[in-house]
Amino acid sequence: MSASYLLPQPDSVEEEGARAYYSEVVAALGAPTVEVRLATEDGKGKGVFATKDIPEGETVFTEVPLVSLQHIENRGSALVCYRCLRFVGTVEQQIGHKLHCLVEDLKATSTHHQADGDGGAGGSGAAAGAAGPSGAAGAGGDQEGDGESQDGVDVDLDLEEALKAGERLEQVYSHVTPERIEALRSGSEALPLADDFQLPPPVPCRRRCGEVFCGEACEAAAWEQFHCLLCIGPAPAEAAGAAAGAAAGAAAAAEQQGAEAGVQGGGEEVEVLHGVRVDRRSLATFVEHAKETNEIFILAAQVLASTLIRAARALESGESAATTAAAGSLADAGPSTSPPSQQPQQHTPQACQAALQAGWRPYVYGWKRVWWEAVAVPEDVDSEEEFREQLRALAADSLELLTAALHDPRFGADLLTLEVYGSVVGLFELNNLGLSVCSPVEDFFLAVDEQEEGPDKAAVCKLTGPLLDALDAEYATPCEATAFLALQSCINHSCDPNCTAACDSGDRTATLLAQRDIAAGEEITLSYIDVSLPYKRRQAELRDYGFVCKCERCTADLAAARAKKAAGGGKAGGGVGALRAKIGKRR
Ligand SMILES: C[S@@+](CC[C@H](N)C(=O)[O-])C[C@H]1O[C@@H](n2cnc3c(N)ncnc32)[C@H](O)[C@@H]1O
Repeated sequence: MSASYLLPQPDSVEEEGARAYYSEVVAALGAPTVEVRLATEDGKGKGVFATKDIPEGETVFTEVPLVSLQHIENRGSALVCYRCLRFVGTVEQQIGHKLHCLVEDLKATSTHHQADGDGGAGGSGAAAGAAGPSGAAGAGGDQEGDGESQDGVDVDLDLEEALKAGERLEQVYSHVTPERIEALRSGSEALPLADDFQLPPPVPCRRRCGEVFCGEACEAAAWEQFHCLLCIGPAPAEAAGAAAGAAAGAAAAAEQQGAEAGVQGGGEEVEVLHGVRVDRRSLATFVEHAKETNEIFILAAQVLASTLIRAARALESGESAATTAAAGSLADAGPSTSPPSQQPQQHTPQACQAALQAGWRPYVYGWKRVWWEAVAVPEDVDSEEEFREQLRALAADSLELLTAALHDPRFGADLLTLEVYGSVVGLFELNNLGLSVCSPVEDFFLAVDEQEEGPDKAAVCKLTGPLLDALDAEYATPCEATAFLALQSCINHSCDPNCTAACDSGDRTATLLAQRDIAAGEEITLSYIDVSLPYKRRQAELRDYGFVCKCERCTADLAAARAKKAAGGGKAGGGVGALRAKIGKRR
């Protein structure tokens, strides 16, 4: 059972604290055009309201996410900063990366079936088992090669998919050789016009875990915020060796007290950072599991890791929840200026609780329910109870792997619980914004196309044309990510919204734009779904957010549908909506 102070029920949210928190968030964003009201008149919970007239086309506010994650399946399409989603490298490297991942993916899909087929009974999952484009573990829910397919339908589908992948692979190779792909990736082939699209060079994580950043500053900020506790790269050997002796005692003390200690050597990759005992090998297992089941577990781990770090800092500095800075500034805190204490210190349970409350503050007021209760049940599921129990068990497995990787004797018992973990995943389910950042590769090919017709353009196209043919639609795939934002997450849905969200390609900020004149006092609304859908499809998609929409448009549509039914017409829609709010395009 988790501590109730971390998960107050919406109706028991301490008003003064929530009000103060959102005032700070609004002030930190420099967004005096809006305010957060803790309860809307029509029972939707919190909402964001205009405090002055906002003309159509104006920016309502711009916000940096508290956490964000590029979708794993998108990683082969866009090489971006792990923290801020900025494209990195060069246009040539981006093209080489796309082609390399595309080819690897196609190879895996086309050969997977053969491997399964060799097994005889016919396993399923040529597609499901394909490695992610980044070479990450497959995202398959199917048990490949288990011979469960009785009727041969799966086998036929897999075979079809494998054949298609084989054909597409041939098509790619008819336009570009493996050597050219490697030359683009390594930067040894330069393309004309590409210099017009300057990107920051990629900076690898200090532990070479595979993640890249757009600069030292972003690398350091991510490390300070959460990555030091979640990086799967091993500690440097010299650090491990030097600290091995001292750490045996220090880590044991930190076990008790949670002080910063150092690295514990002896084969196991165990370190104590910010008083948290981190087992890198177990972390790798946690990450693999998340990639195979639900990538959102990785985002949830970022929330918990950043909370532990903020709580540790609050404990060190003696801060209480009441004196901690606003969420935005906390989330974006740069590298700490004061070195962490090496000395284990005694802290009372009350001090630990106050520190944890301070660390958890950016998430305490978010609209949440545990994941397995929050999600809508897919229509093809027979037993709702079993379905929800499966999700709960999956979250429990994931948390078990995470707690094997992160051990914190001060805060763990309250924070690293299934209820908190499930609530963080549920928070994302109910609130996250889908971010879409345009690719410089698309801009590059558009610039090539826009050149004046003539011999110069023909010469450029001779080089770039085969790449475009090989990439096909992939050339325009943007960076796709999911993000949680403190203020945006308070905005309610309307099927006729007055705002849209857009994502800037230069950084990871999301900007809210008025799409019509908004009067002072009016509620700010966004659409969580595709509003071009008919009434029943919209409602079906909104089931994922756990409510029935009663906006003016829905009320009118419902009345019209009832009238039609009374007159003898009408047909049901269906389908479960993806977890996605408004997708923005670059301004
Ligand atoms: C992203 S949150 C919006 C902020 C939320 N009202 C709060 O109190 O934090 C999404 C949740 O708000 C509520 N909500 C949003 N739009 C709604 C609408 N049009 N009708 C009813 N409830 C809505 C639903 O409970 C939904 O799961």
